[in-house]
Amino acid sequence: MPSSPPFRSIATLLIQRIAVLALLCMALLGGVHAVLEYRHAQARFDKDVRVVAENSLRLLSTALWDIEPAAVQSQVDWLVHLPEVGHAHVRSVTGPVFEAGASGYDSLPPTVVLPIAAPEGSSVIGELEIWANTEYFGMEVLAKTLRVLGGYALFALLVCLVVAWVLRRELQEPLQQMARFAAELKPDTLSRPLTLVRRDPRHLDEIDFMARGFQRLQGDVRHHIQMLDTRVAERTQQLESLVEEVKRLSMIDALTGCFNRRAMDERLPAEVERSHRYKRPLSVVFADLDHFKRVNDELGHAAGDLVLRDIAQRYRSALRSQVDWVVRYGGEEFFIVLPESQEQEALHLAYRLRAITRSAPVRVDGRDLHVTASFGVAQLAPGEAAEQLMARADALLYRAKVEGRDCVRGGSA
Ligand SMILES: Nc1nc2c(ncn2[C@@H]2O[C@H](COP(=O)(O)OP(=O)(O)OP(=O)(O)O)[C@@H](O)[C@H]2O)c(=O)[nH]1
Repeated sequence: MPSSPPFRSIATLLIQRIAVLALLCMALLGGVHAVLEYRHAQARFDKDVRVVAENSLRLLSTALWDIEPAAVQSQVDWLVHLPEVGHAHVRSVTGPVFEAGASGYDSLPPTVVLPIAAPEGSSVIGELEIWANTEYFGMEVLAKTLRVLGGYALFALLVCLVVAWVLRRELQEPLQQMARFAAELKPDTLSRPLTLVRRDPRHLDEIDFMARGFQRLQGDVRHHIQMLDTRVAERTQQLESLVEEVKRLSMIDALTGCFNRRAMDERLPAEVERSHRYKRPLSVVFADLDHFKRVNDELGHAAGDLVLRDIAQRYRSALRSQVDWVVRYGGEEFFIVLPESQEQEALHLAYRLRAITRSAPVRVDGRDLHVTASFGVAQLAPGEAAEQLMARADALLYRAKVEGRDCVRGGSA
């Protein structure tokens, strides 16, 4: 069997995907925001530098006009002490140059260039150049950008946490409950109901519909199994009764309804055994219709069958029900077993059967047939086997035949 791929929770996957998506959105929005912020900061910074420069113009104008180099230099020094200013340069039209600040700005264009007018304002007496402090500006922009990105990151984290919490609560937990339930389901526990613990019972969602479908399926399967169980029980019962019937039929002679030889081979040894064990009497009667061949020869086989059925019915009616039993031993031979009977009682019965046989004719095709039978009667002797008992009864029957038929012969008769 191929090994199954590793387990991956749907909720975890969704959370991962949403986290990645949120991070991408955050990076994109944060980037756009950072660019806009940079531009805005640059514009504001330039404006601030310009304001600072303009504020210095009056003092510089006076100092240059009064030819006070120390005052000019002091103002230039003051300018570069401002964090926004990296380098400042004042050039007088008369030649002197005043500068302060970090080096390396010469190669860059100045941020602000302003003419210095004379105090009465009629002529230009110098020029002020200011370079913005790029390092300070960079730090400012970086701090702002980081603040913006941090805000977005925090927001993305919050969104992820909320989504994770909702997914875990609304998706993962119920799905896990259903998966656990399905994994533990066995044929004998199918009737155990699926109960989902949902946090918000006021609304239904797909999970509830899935659970309901599952419960319906469970009910259907349960019902189907019950139906199959009932059907199997019915069929088993039918089969058992059919087997019983087949067994019964296999022991019964189809023509007369008496037991057949097979039944006798099974039942007689048991009767003999019981009789010996409990020291109870047991007798048998061998009966044989006289000159039955003539019936067949003169009236046909069907008429013979009719006679056999009629006589068998008469014998069965004359016996104790549920105690005595009759076997059709051969063609026109009947073997009658009489439990709990002494030979005397068996002889008495044999005489009765003889009388019953001849008492009324059998009516065949409008003709009355007078039938007689001969009987051999024997009682089980101590320690005697079934075959010996039968042989003795058969011998007595033979005697009855030899001694004229239509008579009864017993052990002492
Ligand atoms: N109709 C019919 N006849 C059967 C059946 N089984 C055996 N028979 C006949 O029974 C007759 C038995 O004849 P025999 O054994 O000579 O005996 P019997 O004619 O009765 O003479 P005794 O017994 O000596 O009085 C035979 O004709 C068999 O064909 C059966 O099932 N149906």
